[in-house]
Amino acid sequence: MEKILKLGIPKGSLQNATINLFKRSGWKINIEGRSYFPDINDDTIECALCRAQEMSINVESGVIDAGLTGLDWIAEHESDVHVVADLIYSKVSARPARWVIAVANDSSIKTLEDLAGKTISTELVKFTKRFFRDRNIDVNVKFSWGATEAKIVSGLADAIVEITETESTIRAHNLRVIHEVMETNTQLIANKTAWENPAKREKIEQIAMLLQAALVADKLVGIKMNVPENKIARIVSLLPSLNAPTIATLYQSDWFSVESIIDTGLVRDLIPKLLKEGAEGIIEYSLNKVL
Ligand SMILES: Nc1ncnc2c1ncn2[C@@H]1O[C@H](COP(=O)(O)OP(=O)(O)OP(=O)(O)O)[C@@H](O)[C@H]1O
Ligand SMILES: O=P(O)(O)OC[C@H]1O[C@H](OP(=O)(O)OP(=O)(O)O)[C@H](O)[C@@H]1O
Ligand SMILES: [Mg+2]
Repeated sequence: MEKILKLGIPKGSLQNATINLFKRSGWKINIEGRSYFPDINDDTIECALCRAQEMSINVESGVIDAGLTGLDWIAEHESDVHVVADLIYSKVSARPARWVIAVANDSSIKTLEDLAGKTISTELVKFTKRFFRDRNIDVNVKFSWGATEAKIVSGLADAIVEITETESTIRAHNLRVIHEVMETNTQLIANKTAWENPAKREKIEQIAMLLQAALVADKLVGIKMNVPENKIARIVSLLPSLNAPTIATLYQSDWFSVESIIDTGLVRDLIPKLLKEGAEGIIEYSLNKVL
């Protein structure tokens, strides 16, 4: 039985974020020159670069065993694949992105119904047609090869269905969002036959577990400090923690070492409070994986 896992890495928007995530998870993917088959430091995996738009088609057909792509393109093709893991990251952030309907800021279009009879430009044609058909709104959906926001400005479309992450492209073209049609994030998907192959399944599960562990670790930091005995109760009460904080005694002293794992976003407010309440020698460190 075939044991080598053929793994699709998304070429394009998700490529750098995905390769960085694999690096933090323990796999080095090396894209050199013009080859679409990058090296990976794991003899049981063969990597292939594949456009996010067609990843789920290739996974469904078995050309590749597993791959990463956006939920949007899986939905577009209605692909029959096994979804192994939801991985919440996009091109520039660790958040989902959104597909929205947008119109010109000065357009009279305000609701979905106002779009009846109008022209909508999008890369996500089948999804958009289904979306409006389900709502009995008759629209003219035109395929866009990209730079879709420009099509409203140049008068080629009345509205667009387009992905946005930071909204900078929407703002740059003076557009207004009237509706969100889908939230999308990266997913690890597997071919259904490959998923039944024990060796391949074990490898896919290993990848899912470690990618998720690295994503969780991105949102957390470790914090460690020394605290005198008479301040320990107050300091511990200030610390949010995955579980309870770890407390150890310092050698031949009445001081304690206190260690905790906390949300990255809390650190900047917490450190001044800890110092004020008597903690000393505070160190903060980043984490590679949290399981
Ligand atoms: N900020 C983002 N912009 C565009 N796509 C994003 C973003 N974040 C995540 N994605 C995901 O990336 C995938 C599309 O990536 P892909 O590179 O194939 O298309 P693209 O960005 O339009 O490429 P290009 O424009 O370079 O041809 C989708 O699944 C989409 O959800
Ligand atoms: O909300 P933002 O952070 O601005 O990101 C969203 C933009 O990024 C993508 O463009 P891409 O670079 O893929 O260009 P394209 O339109 O030519 O495909 C997407 O199609 C949006 O235009
Ligand atoms: Mg694009």
